[in-house]
Amino acid sequence: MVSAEQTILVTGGAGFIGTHTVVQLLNDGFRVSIIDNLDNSVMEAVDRVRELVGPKLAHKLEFHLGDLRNKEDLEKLFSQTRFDAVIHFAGLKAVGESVADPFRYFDNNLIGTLNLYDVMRRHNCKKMVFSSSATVYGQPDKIPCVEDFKLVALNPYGRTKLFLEEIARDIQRAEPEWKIILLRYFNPIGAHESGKIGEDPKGIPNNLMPYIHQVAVGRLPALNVYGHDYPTKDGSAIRDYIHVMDLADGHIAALRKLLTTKDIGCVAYNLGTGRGTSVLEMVAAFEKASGKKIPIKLCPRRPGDATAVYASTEKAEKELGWKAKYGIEEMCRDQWKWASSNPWGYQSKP
Ligand SMILES: NC(=O)c1ccc[n+]([C@@H]2O[C@H](COP(=O)([O-])OP(=O)(O)OC[C@H]3O[C@@H](n4cnc5c(N)ncnc54)[C@H](O)[C@@H]3O)[C@@H](O)[C@H]2O)c1
Ligand SMILES: O=c1ccn([C@@H]2O[C@H](COP(=O)(O)OP(=O)(O)O[C@H]3O[C@H](CO)[C@H](O)[C@H](O)[C@H]3O)[C@@H](O)[C@H]2O)c(=O)[nH]1
Repeated sequence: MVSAEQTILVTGGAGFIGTHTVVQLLNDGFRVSIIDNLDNSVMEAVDRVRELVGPKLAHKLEFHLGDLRNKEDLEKLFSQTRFDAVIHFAGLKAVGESVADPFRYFDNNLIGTLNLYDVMRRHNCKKMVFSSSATVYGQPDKIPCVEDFKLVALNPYGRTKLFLEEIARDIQRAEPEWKIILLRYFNPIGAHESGKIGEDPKGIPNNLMPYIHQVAVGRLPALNVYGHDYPTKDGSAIRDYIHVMDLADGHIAALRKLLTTKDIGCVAYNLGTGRGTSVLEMVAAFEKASGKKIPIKLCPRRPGDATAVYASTEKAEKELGWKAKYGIEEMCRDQWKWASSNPWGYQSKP
């Protein structure tokens, strides 16, 4: 049974995907506690979530400043509140940074998650939704990517996701009462339609959409298009972009499955749209949505990038009853709403 009084712990809930998911959880009647160390986020994002859902629902949200690497932070939280399930977003996610400093990635993503499992089992909370990534498919031989493809890691960040998937399977095998859903996100972009919350990366963005966003508002001069000689229709690489609100709803669908279905074990689902869009198509769609010209520079391929990656969405549709609603047009519209009303993200212009 899913009841309005169920309480969900959201680790990393102040971040990009976390804030959007917390809004949907509160709108759905759940109580939510966030734990976040604000390493890649700001308190203002949580304040905006409160503002968005209104004072009545905002009462059902608690924020705890804490770090998953400190078991005491988790222990304190679990001894105060009985959680029905955990949605685990907290983690570092920059591929390049993980290559330069793998220790930081293993320490944060692996140790943080092991601590979380340990405290959860000691408090008998054994339901978890975990943020995995399409990065576990590496450079797939075939597309669309199907959940039972062989998994590989191409960099230390990807290795943390792959290890954490394997760890989840081992934990569930050893203690079958665990229910764990691994969600493999494709490329989340866009923002809440209000334009009040969105992605706000620190430093120069690594990912395509935040980079385009910063060019559009004049923070960066031009977009480097990495690769124009791929064997695709326009020579640029293809990805499966998914609206962050669709992704948030995918978490609610996974959570409902955890809370209502027996013996689900440890199971992975792709969260994507099943449609591929090239970098140049994305630039054109953003220009149309924003009315801004995005100057581009054609550059060599980025090392490690795959030609084309997109999801098979069949399993999530069938077993979670979830399907992405939005297309590229809405993703760019909402990204632009966020960009144009918050050109410097949550901060004012430095
Ligand atoms: N955004 C993407 O493109 C993408 C794609 C696939 C998977 N993911 C995964 O989804 C999750 C959420 O991604 P996001 O885009 O919202 O990232 P984000 O950086 O915006 O959010 C992650 C949040 O976790 C917090 N955090 C990190 N380490 C922590 C720790 N040790 N203790 C407490 N809090 C900690 C950060 O401060 C941040 O608020 C991550 O695990 C990421 O690897 C993201
Ligand atoms: O400034 C940029 C940034 C990106 N790109 C291109 O845009 C496409 C998408 O790149 P992103 O960096 O936005 O996304 P990736 O697909 O490379 O990877 C992201 O999504 C993956 C899931 O599919 C993993 O989660 C990974 O960790 C995460 O960074 C790629 O062809 C890339 O070369 C550019 O041309 N210019």
